[in-house]
Amino acid sequence: MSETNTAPKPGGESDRATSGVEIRLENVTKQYGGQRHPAVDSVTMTIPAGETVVFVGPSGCGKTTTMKMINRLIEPTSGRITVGGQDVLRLNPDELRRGIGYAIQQVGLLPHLTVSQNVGLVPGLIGWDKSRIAERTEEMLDLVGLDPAEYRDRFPKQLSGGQQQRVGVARALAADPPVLLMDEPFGAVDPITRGNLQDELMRLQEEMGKTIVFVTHDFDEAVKLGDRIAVLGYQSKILQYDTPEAILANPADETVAGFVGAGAALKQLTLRRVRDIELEQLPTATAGEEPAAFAARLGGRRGAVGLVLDERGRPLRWVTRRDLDRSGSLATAGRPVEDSVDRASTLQDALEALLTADAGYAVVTRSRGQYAGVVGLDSLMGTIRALREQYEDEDGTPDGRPGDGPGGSDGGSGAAHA
Ligand SMILES: Nc1ncnc2c1ncn2[C@@H]1O[C@H](COP(=O)(O)OP(=O)(O)OP(=O)(O)O)[C@@H](O)[C@H]1O
Repeated sequence: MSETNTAPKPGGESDRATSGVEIRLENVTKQYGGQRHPAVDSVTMTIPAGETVVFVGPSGCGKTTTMKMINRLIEPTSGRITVGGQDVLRLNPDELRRGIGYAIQQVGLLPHLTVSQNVGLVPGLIGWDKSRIAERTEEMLDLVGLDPAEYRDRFPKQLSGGQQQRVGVARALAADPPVLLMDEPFGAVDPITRGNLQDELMRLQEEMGKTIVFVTHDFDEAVKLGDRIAVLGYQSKILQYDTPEAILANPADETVAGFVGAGAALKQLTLRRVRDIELEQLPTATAGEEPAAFAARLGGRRGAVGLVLDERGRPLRWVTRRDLDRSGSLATAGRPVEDSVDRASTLQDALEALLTADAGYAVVTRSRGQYAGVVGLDSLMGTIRALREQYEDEDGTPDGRPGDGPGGSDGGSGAAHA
């Protein structure tokens, strides 16, 4: 960032989005007046530039307080916070906040302003001219999937909850800040809308590379969105701060394991794509071939499975040796292939296809639907095993991350990037 002591610079002149900057918290404490214990007790962590870091933890543990100290909506009692190398306590709080996007569950749209006026609020405050604001507002509405022509002149109460949250995200991004703080921004919508909003945020972030601090109760949301997850305990003590893969493979202690919840192994499968693993090959034949010829290729091994493809190489049917012995034509032998995945699918999608197929494999296809190979149960299990081993050293503690081991964190040592 710049060397002068001004707020994180929003809205550069170029068309390229302003990319994220590092945030550091050093021994940050918040003691609310009249409380016996600090709400946040000496937290030290580094949030790397351009990453999405998700704070998860039980209600009341201090997530929101920790986040709001970054843009000084809450003043720290002690400690130091820097954003892009600048000490936030030395900046004018209003200016600081204009340089940091902020989206919250309650959305906080101003009811008497239209959608476009809400989105253009911060750009207006920092002195953009009217035409630039209008252009930016349209661009942001487009970006979050709201047709500007239809929505720009509506008032917040004329929008659904999910649409309001989209406007909230558009507003947070409008001045192109390097940092976004998001406090349960998708908390108040149904699961499907929530999933869509999450997908969109991920897509946006891939383009923007902002530094995003995201607070949620929902561990699955954290796994989906986070480059890193900070699992926080009472007084924002850092119980574990690592990638979703590492936390799923190796929760630092019982509390984290409780938070990860059931099905950690399955959740890991959402983090890996079919293209990350080596495909297996099954014997194949085209529908016009003789069953007996294919039977010979399939061999006599019990349970051997083959695939019948159409003339363009697309998978048609699963067949076993028994199917072939009983059938006069490959076009009707065995069972139809009902589900397939491609290389971009998650391994969880592959598992689902595998279970639907009942053949012990999921078919993987290329872009035009041609057969590329299969994923078998053994390779899925092997992937989970490998992930586990990757994050474990010989003592069973997380690999190479001092202070993250079971019981090893004292709240000040959980920073993955010191
Ligand atoms: N203004 C305040 N005055 C006094 N205590 C407060 C204040 N705001 C929060 N607290 C207390 O500080 C602690 C941390 O609150 P905080 O809102 O940061 O937790 P949280 O993890 O974000 O919770 P939730 O997930 O329920 O939103 C809680 O015990 C809360 O009661």
